[in-house]
Amino acid sequence: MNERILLIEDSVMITKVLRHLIKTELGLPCDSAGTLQETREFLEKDPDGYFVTVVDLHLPDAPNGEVLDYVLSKKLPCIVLTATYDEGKRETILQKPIVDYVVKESRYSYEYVTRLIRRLLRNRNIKVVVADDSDTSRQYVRQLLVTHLYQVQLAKHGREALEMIKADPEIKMLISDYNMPEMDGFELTRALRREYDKKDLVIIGLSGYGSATLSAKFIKNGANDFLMKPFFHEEFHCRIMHNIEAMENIQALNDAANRDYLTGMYNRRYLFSAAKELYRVAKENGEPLTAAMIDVDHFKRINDTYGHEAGDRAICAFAKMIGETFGDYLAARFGGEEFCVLFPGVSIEKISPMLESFRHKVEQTAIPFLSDHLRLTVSIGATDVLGDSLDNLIRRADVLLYESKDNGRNRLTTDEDI
Ligand SMILES: Nc1nc2c(ncn2[C@@H]2O[C@H](COP(=O)(O)OP(=O)(O)OP(=O)(O)O)[C@@H](O)[C@H]2O)c(=O)[nH]1
Repeated sequence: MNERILLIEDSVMITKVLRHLIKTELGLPCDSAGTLQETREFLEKDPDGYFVTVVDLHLPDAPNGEVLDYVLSKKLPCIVLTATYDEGKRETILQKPIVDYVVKESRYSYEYVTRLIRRLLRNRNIKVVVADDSDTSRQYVRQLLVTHLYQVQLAKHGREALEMIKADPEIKMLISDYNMPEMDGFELTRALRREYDKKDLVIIGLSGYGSATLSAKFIKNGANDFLMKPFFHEEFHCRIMHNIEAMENIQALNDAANRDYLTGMYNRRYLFSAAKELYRVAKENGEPLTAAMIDVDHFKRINDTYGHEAGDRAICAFAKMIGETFGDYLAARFGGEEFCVLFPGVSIEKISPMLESFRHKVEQTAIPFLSDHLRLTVSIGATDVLGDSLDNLIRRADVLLYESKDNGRNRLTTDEDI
C-alpha cells in the first residue's frame, strides 16, 4: 500500500520539524514542496505516488490557498496547515473535503498532524457500513468517511446492513439512521448486539433534529454513541475517531492479556479458555479433537551459540511458520520454545501427514540472522484421545512429545507409535 506523504510548506523550520516527526514517529517516506509550482511538479511526475498531503494555505506563489484546490482536484486527502484561525476561515476550509485543519501554534500541532496521519493509515483497513434510506444523507456520510480513507459500504435499510455485517467479519463500524424501511435503526442495533460486543463492532446512531429522545434510545438499545443531524463535519470526525480509538484501545488490552508479547501468537491462558469450548463440543457430539505439542529441539544451543537476540528471532520465525501452516486451527505459544495446536473436528489420522510435513518444512528452512542462517528441528507429540478432561488431552500430547525427544528428537510421535 502507498505510504508516501507530500508535505507542502514554505517554512524551512516547519518542514524540518514535520519531516523529522513523520520519519521518527511513523517511519514513512515524505517529499516536500515549498511552492505551488513544486507541488505541480511532484504530482505531475507521480499522480498516484502519495496517500496523503499536508498543505500550508499560504505559499509564495499561491497566497490565498490556491494549492488546496489544486491538491483536492487531484483527489488527494489533505490535512490543512494554517497560521491564523478565525470562524470565517474555519467555515470556508471545512466546506471543502479536507481531512482536518491544524493551526500552527506549537509542537503539539505538529504531533497532532502525525496522529492524524497514523489514523488515516489505520482507517484504510477499517470497513464501515452506512445504513440510511435517504440517498442524500447516505452519500454525505459516505463522503465524510471516504475523506478519512475508511472503506465504506452502503445499505438502504436495516436488513441490508445486517446481512452485510454478518457476511463480512472485517466490518468494524455501523453508522445507522433510525427511520428506515424493513428494519429500523433500533431493531438493527438490537439484532447486532445479540452477536457483536461493543468492542468488536462500533455502532453510531443518527437521529434527526428535534428528536432528542432518539439518541438516548439508541444508546439504550446498544449503540456506542449517536450524532444529531445536521452535524458539523468536524464533530462527525471527532466522534468517529473517538469511538474507533476506544475500540482499538480495548482490543490492545485484550491482545495484551491473550497474546504472547514476542510472537503475537495466542498465549497459554487464551488457549485454555478457548479450548474448553472445543473440548465440550467434541465430547458432547462425539467429534474428534486432536492436540499437538510442538517443541523446538536443543533450543538452548541457539541462545548459547548466537545469543538471545538470535533466539528471539528464531522463535518469531518459527511462530510465523506455525501461523502459516496451522492458521485455520487454534495455535498458541505454550511457553518458551513449546507450542500447542488444537484441531477441532480432525482426527489424528487426518492430521498426522500435515504435522509430518510441517516437521520436514522446519528442518529444511534456513532462518536468516545477520550474515548467518539458523536451523531448527522440532519434536512433536499428538493425540486425539480425549480422556476425561482437556488437561488430560494436552498432557497426553506432552507425554508423546517427550517420547519424540527420548527417541532422538526431530520426529512425530502419536499413540500408534507406542
Ligand atoms: N531467546 C529466547 N530464548 C528462550 C525463550 N523462551 C525460552 N528460551 C530458551 O529456550 C531454552 C530451552 O531450553 P531447554 O528447556 O533446556 O530445552 P532445549 O535446549 O530446547 O532442549 P530440548 O527441549 O530438550 O530439545 C532455554 O535456554 C530458554 O532460555 C525466548 O523467548 N527467547
